[in-house]
Amino acid sequence: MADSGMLLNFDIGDAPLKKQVKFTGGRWRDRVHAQRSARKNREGPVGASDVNATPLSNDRRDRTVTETHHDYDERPTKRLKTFGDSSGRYDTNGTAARTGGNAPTRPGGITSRLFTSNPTPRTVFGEPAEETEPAKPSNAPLTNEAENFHALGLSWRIAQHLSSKLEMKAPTSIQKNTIPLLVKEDSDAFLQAETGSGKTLAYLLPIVQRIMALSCHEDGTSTGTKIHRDSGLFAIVLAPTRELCKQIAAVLDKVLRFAPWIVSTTVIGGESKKSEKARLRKGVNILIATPGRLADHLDNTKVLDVGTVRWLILDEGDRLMEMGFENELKSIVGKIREEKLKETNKEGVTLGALPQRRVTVLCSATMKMNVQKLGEISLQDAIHITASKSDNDANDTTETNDAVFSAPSQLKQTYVVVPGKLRLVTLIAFLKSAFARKGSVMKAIVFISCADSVDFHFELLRSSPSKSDDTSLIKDTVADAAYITSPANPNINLLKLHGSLQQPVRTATLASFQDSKDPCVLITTDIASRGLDVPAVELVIEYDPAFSVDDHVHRIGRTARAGRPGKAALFLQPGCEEGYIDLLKSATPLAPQSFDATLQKGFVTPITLPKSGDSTDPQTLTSDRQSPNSRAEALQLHLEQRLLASASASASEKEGNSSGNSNANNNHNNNNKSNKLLDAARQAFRSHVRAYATHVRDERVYFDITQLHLGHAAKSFALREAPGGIGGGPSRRTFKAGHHHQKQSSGGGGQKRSGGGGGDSDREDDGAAADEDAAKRMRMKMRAVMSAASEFNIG
Ligand SMILES: Nc1ncnc2c1ncn2[C@@H]1O[C@H](COP(=O)(O)OP(=O)(O)OP(=O)(O)O)[C@@H](O)[C@H]1O
Repeated sequence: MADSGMLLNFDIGDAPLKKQVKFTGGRWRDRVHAQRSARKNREGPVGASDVNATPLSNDRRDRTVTETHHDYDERPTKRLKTFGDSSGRYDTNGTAARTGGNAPTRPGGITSRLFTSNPTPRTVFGEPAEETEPAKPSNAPLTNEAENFHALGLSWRIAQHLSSKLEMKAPTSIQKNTIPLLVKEDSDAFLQAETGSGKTLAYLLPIVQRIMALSCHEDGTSTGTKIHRDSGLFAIVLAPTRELCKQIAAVLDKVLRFAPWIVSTTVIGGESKKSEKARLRKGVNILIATPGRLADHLDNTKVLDVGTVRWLILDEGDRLMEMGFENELKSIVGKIREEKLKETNKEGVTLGALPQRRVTVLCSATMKMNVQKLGEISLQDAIHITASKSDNDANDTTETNDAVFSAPSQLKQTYVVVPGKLRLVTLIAFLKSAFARKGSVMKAIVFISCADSVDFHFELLRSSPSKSDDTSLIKDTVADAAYITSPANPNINLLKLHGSLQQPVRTATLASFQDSKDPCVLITTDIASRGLDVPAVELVIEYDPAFSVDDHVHRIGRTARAGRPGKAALFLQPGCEEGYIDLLKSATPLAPQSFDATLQKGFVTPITLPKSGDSTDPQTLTSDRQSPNSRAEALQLHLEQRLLASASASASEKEGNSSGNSNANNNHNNNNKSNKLLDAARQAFRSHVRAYATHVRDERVYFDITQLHLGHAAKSFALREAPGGIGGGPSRRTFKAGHHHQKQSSGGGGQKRSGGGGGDSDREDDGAAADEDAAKRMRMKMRAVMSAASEFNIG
């Protein structure tokens, strides 16, 4: 078996070793070199010819015949080496074939070991730090008693509603700095604050306050004017994804419960345009939309009158630009400006309480080039508002940008240095230890670079029977997390989310994650990195690092929201990736954690899988006597075997079919499923590698595709070797193509990620029927950026 670049162990029992060893995999130069060395050894001085004469490891059956020396300063080279782990750092306890109850036992079977030939991290791991008190939250509501919403200029009714119904007694800093300005002044604003700091209410509350002021005086008495849904469209909120739009709409609905005559709605694509038109015809005061769908309605829905529109809010401005909405945004801003501002509505009601000019509010956590461009398109004399201050120059952001764009200070961050081969088992160990105690973590998000990889990891880690009936929208996206459950925590849900799922499935899956009372692990692409507000998320794992530092901060910002505690862990491989830590200028430093410490914690008890299918007993994978590392090996082998079994099952099914064997039909579903798993692993691997090549240019020095060990990476997809189409000639060409195009297009990170992360169809998040044009243009752009776009489900 070829095991490109990996350490091979031959389980040879007591039989003498064959002297002739065939070298396969890796570069041809390495193979020739290894053959020569082997020959030299055979023909060399007495003793050297006999592989048994070299010093033995603890167990002779653990003989390593070839090994890849992987060092982060150079490409791995193959050389002949005789025995196991030279570092002696790990307790390998014999071969995995013997340690794992279910490990392969085929005579002469080849297994690749996890704990040998791994590059040595340069990170120095100290003793695990004592649990310290988390830092004072930086995005929490203010605690000073004098701070309340009424003091900011909101009416008593709103303040009381927030306090009694939404349990929000005091504003956050960004709300304190934004609300008075937007309530009293009519100037454009650029809102910049860290994740989870309450930006949504910071812009929504002043809008509600001023619309309320049309019908109520400050003391609550009526002005004599009645506002209802047909009184005019006053505000438009644009957000990059449908999920975000729905979330903003949900927040607004809660706020408007005390004023149900003010009506809001969403137009977001993925839903019937006809019913959207019908809602617009009935009348709406606040509209929440994705840019593609709004641009479409502005072109085609005559009833949509923007003459009364006073506010245009651009939420997640940087993401709007990254997703390629620049043209739609230009067109929307142009159309609204073209329309003369109406001082009265169609009923002749004077709109004096509303701003006397059009106000645009741009929200973004960063002030990147693309946000500045969006500012140029949309803002006029904007005030720059941050959590710590507001000033009159939205262009002068140099001092505040770094401070603003950091993680919340109470967020505890770690990074785990994990060699490529060990990534999968370390992820499982990390999750197992996080969920080991009931109530220790309620919800966790695992970020993965691309949709194919999300699909694979979901299929691999779920238990086979679906949690829901066949007709349920979430039958293929929510399951039991078979490999993470423990006796203490037996009901953990596993969910997946990415942009290639149908919109109703996405919505239902997200709702299931939000509403679940059971612990949950959501495996997702960057589609969930922006704006998603699920307060019970306590842990974020970046299994694949983000494609840019900005995305990293957004991802980890899904936890530690509004002053709550949270933990984030970043997986990095030894070598150049470790340098990435220097780049993460975070308010809180990241504590290093070694993978072996993670394995020790995660596999402290034997690994048992819950009963599945028709089996009545839990499946015992490992025993009491094993060490955590042996359990990790056994688990890896079990996962690899599931994939291998699928290949042979599929082959025998074909045979059975050709000989008319009826059993084959009976097994069809199972085989088909497992075969799908092997295919999914290969597809995921390819997409993962290509996504790896698309980190933003400035950060590619840390995520250098030429340093990525493909054999080791394959292992983390439970594959024993890198599948074809990647690695050798063609894939090298692909990488180069990726780099080349990226260079041309990245422009300071603007058009980043030709694949992966947002590189799956998350980018065309607004892409239902009405947004098809925009989506098509985006797809073409993406195809131009990267020839392998289909790997990321862009097409
Ligand atoms: N004054 C407040 N008191 C208590 N909780 C609040 C307050 N304001 C907002 N929140 C809560 O804080 C959470 C985060 O709010 P929001 O989603 O608006 O943050 P954000 O700044 O937009 O974050 P992101 O940049 O990640 O999108 C929400 O759950 C919201 O209900």
